[in-house]
Amino acid sequence: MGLLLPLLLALLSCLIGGLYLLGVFRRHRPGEPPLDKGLIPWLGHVLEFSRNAFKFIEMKKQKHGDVFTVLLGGCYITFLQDPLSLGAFVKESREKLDFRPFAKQLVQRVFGYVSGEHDHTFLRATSNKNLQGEGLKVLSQAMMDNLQNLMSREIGSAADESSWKEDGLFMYSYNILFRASYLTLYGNASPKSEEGEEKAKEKDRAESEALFKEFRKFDQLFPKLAYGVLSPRERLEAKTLRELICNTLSVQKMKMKNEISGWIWDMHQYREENGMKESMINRYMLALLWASQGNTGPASFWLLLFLMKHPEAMRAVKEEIDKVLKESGQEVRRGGPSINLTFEMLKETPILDSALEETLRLCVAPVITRVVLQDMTLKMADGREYIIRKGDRLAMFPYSAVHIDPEIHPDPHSFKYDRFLNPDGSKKTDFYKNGQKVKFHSMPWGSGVSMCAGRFFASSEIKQLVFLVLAYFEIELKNPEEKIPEFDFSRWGMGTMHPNREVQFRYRPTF
Ligand code: HEM
Repeated sequence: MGLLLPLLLALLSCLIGGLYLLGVFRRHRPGEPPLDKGLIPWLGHVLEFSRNAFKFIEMKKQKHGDVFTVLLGGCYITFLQDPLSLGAFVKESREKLDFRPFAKQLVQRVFGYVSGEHDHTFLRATSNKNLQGEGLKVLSQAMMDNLQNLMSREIGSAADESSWKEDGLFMYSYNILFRASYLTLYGNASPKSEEGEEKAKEKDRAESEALFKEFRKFDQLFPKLAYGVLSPRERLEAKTLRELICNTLSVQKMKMKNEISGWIWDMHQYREENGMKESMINRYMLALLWASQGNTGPASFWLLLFLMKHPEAMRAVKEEIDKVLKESGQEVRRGGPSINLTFEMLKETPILDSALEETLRLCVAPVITRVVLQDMTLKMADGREYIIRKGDRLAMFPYSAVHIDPEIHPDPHSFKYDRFLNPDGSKKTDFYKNGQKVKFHSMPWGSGVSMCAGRFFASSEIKQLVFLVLAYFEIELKNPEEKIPEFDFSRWGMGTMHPNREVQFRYRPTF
């Protein structure tokens, strides 16, 4: 008896502790947003959410209004879906809302990388230095060279016969952009001698192709990996792929490369100098590969597809490209030099810029998340206030809150290439709801402290690819009646959406 009581008490406290962790005791308190825990302890709604986050959020919004708290895999997440109140999220101080603990957990779960204390500060600093301004100029030139290398054969062979070539548009766009951008950031094979230059280029083509194949398999597992809902078989597959890709990106191999970008080099040096193990640095290299390559290729697919589906948009963009080419004194002709698309020329394309922004509005759908570091009051634009608990998360899903709000963007599901242009041709930034200006009218890059660090480079590379494709080739859908495919719904919340099927297109030289 003497031992039994303490044992029973210990068991009881374990049970209560367990139930507490499962969220069984959490109750809605006055002043808090509506609470929706779902029926499964701890997991809450995570399975439903990971199947189709957009549908889930829309349903909960209809039921609870534009602010509500749900339980997702052990986390209480409050969604803020009022487009006029997003400033309260974006501008809140880091003492209250922090992105870093969430990012730390995500990169550990997906890439096995354990973050250091100053990782995020360093990432922002090196990204500002290397992915903007002068750094971006250097990257753009390298990107141009790599794109020309990957496209050169096609341009060459297509020029021989002016017949149509056929391909899947998603794989075509994703493949070329991934490979050119990977080579630009992670470096090229180094030529051993003068005549080795062609060999090095060939090595770049082959190595980037092999990496793309592995990356695509990893990329397909990514949503389940991020939500932590992989089956044991998939978990094993993800681990194998991770090791394979890390091996290709390894520090050892990188040191044998030429022209590694400052972005990757600085990130690597910083960790090496801080005594991080090589295997851990390799995992970070994979995280950077995903951040830099997971969204851009799919976005270029959608842009090319929308242009093919909207002849008036295609005409306007092509006219702009022809004008920019002509003003630079270049023309595309059989046997002539390849196009030298400079950084300055890319600044002269407001129509292409608007078409790209419209594409991102329609097809990029991240969930932006912060960890709540202290109890706080969420102040809405219309005066409502909500108490948010320390330890919870605050999130927003701009795609449904803003991108497809018909008041902010009339006819929101249609592609309008000039939606982001004023009548005088300048960039349009004024959008309204209920007569009030909407500051965050499109958020494909996220916002605030965690806003995409590579957004200028991303826009520039997509524009480079589209510019070159349209300058060199005439392109059209194999089936002119082809419908725009639906999204792969498992990717809501991840960034650029993927189509749920491939779209065939054909191309032939314009010269
Ligand atoms: C169309 C292409 C791209 C899209 C739509 C996109 C979108 C995003 C989004 C939504 C975030 C998260 C923002 C948040 O949680 O608040 C993000 C973060 C990030 N992106 Fe991009 N991205 C793209 C391309 C790129 C490229 C090309 C690079 C690098 C070369 C890059 C580097 C990063 C990095 C490093 C972060 C983490 C920022 C941080 O932790 O502070 N992205 N991106």
